Amino acid sequence: MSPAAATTTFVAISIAVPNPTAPSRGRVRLPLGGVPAAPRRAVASMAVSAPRDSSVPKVTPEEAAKLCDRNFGIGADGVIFVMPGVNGADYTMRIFNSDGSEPEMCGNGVRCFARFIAEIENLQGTNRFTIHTGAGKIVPEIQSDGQVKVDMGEPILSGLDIPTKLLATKNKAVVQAELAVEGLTWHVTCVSMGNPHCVTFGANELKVDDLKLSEIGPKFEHHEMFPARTNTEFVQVLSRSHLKMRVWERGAGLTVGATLACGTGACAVVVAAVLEGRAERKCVVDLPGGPLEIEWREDDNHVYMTGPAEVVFYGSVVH
Ligand SMILES: N[C@H](CCC[C@H](N)C(=O)O)C(=O)O
Repeated sequence: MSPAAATTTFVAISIAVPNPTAPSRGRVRLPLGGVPAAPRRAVASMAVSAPRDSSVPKVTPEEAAKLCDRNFGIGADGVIFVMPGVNGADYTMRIFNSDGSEPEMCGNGVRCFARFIAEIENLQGTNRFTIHTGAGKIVPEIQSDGQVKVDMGEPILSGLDIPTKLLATKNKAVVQAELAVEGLTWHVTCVSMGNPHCVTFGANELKVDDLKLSEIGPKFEHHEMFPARTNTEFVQVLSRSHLKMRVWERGAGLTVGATLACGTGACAVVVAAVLEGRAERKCVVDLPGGPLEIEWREDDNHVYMTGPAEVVFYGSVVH
């Protein structure tokens, strides 16, 4: 007799422009292991599950990986868990990447989290939340225009804390350090937003759309200089306040390929661009999934990210 199946509610929220053919708010029931019970198509960058009464995720990393599968699951870059707050925070957020690994933080995810809380939990009038994460306290606020503005905290620049084995090159930070990848020398700046990022502006005029991310991405992600692996951002400078990036995400690339957007990555990109003298502290960062506004404020050293988050459908998973 198989153990009684559990059901977990999820909400698929997209930070990218949702696929017009996606079911808007259609109910989707997915037996975890089997063929989807209903047609499912959406640019659902995050599926959000809400075990409000539990201080641990209600699906395992392996189940989360199945949920992220775009053929036999919901299809997402990661699964986020909304849990009761600790240390005085309103909520706690944990996330499993699509390979089942657990990162410290997710910028796009925290916008999805805020949308979930505000829209699904129907909190009247509350549009600013404190969220305990692996990167510390993060504060998203839903703006009157519907965009979500997030205080992402301070960037971490010390190599040991990123972590990277690359040596500091400028005021204890790893800025334009040389990194040999498959016989080619890249200049990289390393930044943590709670999770590790390796940012490169390439040699000469890098055209990010010409990159074969599935070939070069894993070589950065698994490079020996990054003991916890790394997210990698390839950046083109369009102006001193306009950047264009492509990202190969840790824990997502091999399962879902290059993702459409990365919020912590966009924050790391602006910090790196400022450290390298390439951009101002307030930039628009273009990603395949859409633009994000990023500001690394001088007065409090915090990075602020503003961008969309939209419910595309919700459902329950039998597992
Ligand atoms: N793959 C990332 C986690 C998701 C981050 C990204 N989706 C974002 O929006 O910040 C990591 O392993 O650090």
